[in-house]
Amino acid sequence: MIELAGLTKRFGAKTAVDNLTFSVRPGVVTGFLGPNGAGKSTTMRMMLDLDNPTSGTVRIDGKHYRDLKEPLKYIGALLDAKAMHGGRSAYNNLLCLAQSNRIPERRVGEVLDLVGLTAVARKKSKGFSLGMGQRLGIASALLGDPEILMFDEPVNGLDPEGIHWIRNLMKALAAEGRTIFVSSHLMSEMALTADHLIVIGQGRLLADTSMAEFIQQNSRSYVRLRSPQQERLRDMLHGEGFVVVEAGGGVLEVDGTTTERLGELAAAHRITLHELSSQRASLEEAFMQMTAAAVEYHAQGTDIHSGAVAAWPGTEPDAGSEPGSGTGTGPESGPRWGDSFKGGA
Ligand SMILES: Nc1ncnc2c1ncn2[C@@H]1O[C@H](COP(=O)(O)OP(=O)(O)OP(=O)(O)O)[C@@H](O)[C@H]1O
Repeated sequence: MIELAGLTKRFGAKTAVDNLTFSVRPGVVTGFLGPNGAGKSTTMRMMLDLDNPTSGTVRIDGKHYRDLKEPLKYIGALLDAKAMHGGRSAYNNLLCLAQSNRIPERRVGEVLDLVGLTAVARKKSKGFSLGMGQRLGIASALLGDPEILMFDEPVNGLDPEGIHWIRNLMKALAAEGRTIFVSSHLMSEMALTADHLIVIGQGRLLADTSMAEFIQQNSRSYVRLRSPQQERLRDMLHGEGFVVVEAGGGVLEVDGTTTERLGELAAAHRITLHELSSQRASLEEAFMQMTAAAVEYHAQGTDIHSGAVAAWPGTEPDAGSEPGSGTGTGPESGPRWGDSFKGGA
């Protein structure tokens, strides 16, 4: 368990982390989201005692990090994959860490095996690709077999097989009852990995909630219909009191109801349907909706509601999207910056 209470960090006039209070619980993967500059790295650095808070506290299993004896046995972290000593082999990098935390040498071989680096164990890490460096960083996090693991952008530089591997690793570690805290800009990946979300914007807590609840609360869900009798269908829906949006291509969209209700109504009125589907926004859309006003750097003239992830410098476009994504999240609905909700503990 990681517990933050009133955690605040100021750099001169800039408040990077603003009075954050939340807990990261064991047994689930908790995703840490926020636009560029939101304060994620600064928060993680303070969790590991690499930065001093201006005020507030972080407790790791009830203790301050600096009071942990052999901290690698409590908490392992991947913050910066390039933090390894480039002139040392992968094996020796891990051996030094192991020795300073009284971890037996055999564990070095085990974690190298676990991350798939056994074949290059004796190679100097400065020759490693970005993906190999990530794997070495993950090996160092796992070295002390800790109950708490923190990963900052762990899929950076990994190929699809590597991404799949780290996703399954994090899920397996959580299933063993460990506390897993992970940040990523890749929303499709986060949607597949995390059970719970902590979202921050401009250093402040915006959400502390389950993945499902976050998407539901921050996005529009609606039913999509197509019919060869479109006009009759539309008139019938109007007659039943529904607000109908004509989305083009013969598609009608109806909010605030279910596929069951509309399917029964269509059948009762003998209207043929070619499509009747429930649509839910993706995590990416929900995230953009919630953080719209908390994005520090907007690309000039970019409509951040259009789904253009590239509005955030340094953010990779989302490779995949979930079923039902890509439509209909309007700026007029849902909570805004500052309307934080903290449910679903
Ligand atoms: N050492 C520092 N001195 C001054 N300002 C800093 C320092 N470190 C971070 N900041 C500022 O604090 C804010 C939060 O930065 P941080 O790197 O924690 O954000 P982030 O959410 O990790 O961003 P990203 O997603 O881009 O990695 C930013 O405005 C950043 O410019």
